[in-house]
Amino acid sequence: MIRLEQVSKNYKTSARPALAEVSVEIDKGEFVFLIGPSGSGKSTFLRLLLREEVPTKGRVYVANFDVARMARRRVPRLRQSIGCVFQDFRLLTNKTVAENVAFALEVIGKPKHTIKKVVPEVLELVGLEGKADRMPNELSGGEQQRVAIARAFVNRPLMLLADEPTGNLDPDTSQDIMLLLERINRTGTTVLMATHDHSIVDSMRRRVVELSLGKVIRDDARGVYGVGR
Ligand SMILES: Nc1ncnc2c1ncn2[C@@H]1O[C@H](COP(=O)(O)OP(=O)(O)OP(=O)(O)O)[C@@H](O)[C@H]1O
Repeated sequence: MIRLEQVSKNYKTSARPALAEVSVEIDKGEFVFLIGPSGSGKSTFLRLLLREEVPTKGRVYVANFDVARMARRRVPRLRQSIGCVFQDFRLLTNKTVAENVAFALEVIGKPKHTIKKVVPEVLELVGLEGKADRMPNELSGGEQQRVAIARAFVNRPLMLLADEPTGNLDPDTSQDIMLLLERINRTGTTVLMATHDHSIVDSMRRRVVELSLGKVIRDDARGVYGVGR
């Protein structure tokens, strides 16, 4: 599903590489935590998968896409197969919950009758039935993140990339969001989540890939956040 082969990324303005000879393979349906201190390269890793950056060296494969070499005109197709969730939710503040989710389908040209059918389904899946007509600022942080997850998942992407999705949430709300991501993972969607949240990583016991200064220093099948720390 995801394969990085000897990937290095050097930003022009940065002396040391953001990623250095990183090789990682993630299979369909896996749930993987990407951890490491600030500046270790987690966001760069995710941006390479989306072709928001291209590697300086090495190959990046996502699904059947040779991401770094593919033609620019095919990039929207790649991005349609990847749902994204961020720490700061990134909802459209002037649209309702349902409109936020519907918008993700409108921009890829889905017909109106499909949108009308699938938006309530996905809102129910994320536990927001009854809140379709609310505005984002009328929701709690946890609810806003559920909207963002609904929007990322409504097109049934092959994978979900989550960059610190619990970073702005309290521990209980974070647990709820993790249950939701697990549920999405059980549908067969690959989930890759960058996080600093020790307690979540420790409680879930999923695969942990740890970066330090742009290198993979650990890849544990059922890992915890800090080994021997
Ligand atoms: N656009 C950019 N231009 C120059 N240097 C960059 C750019 N983006 C990231 N870097 C550098 O690359 C390295 C890795 O950054 P990256 O954002 O990938 O780390 P991170 O692990 O996601 O950090 P955080 O947890 O703080 O988000 C850092 O040294 C950072 O300063």
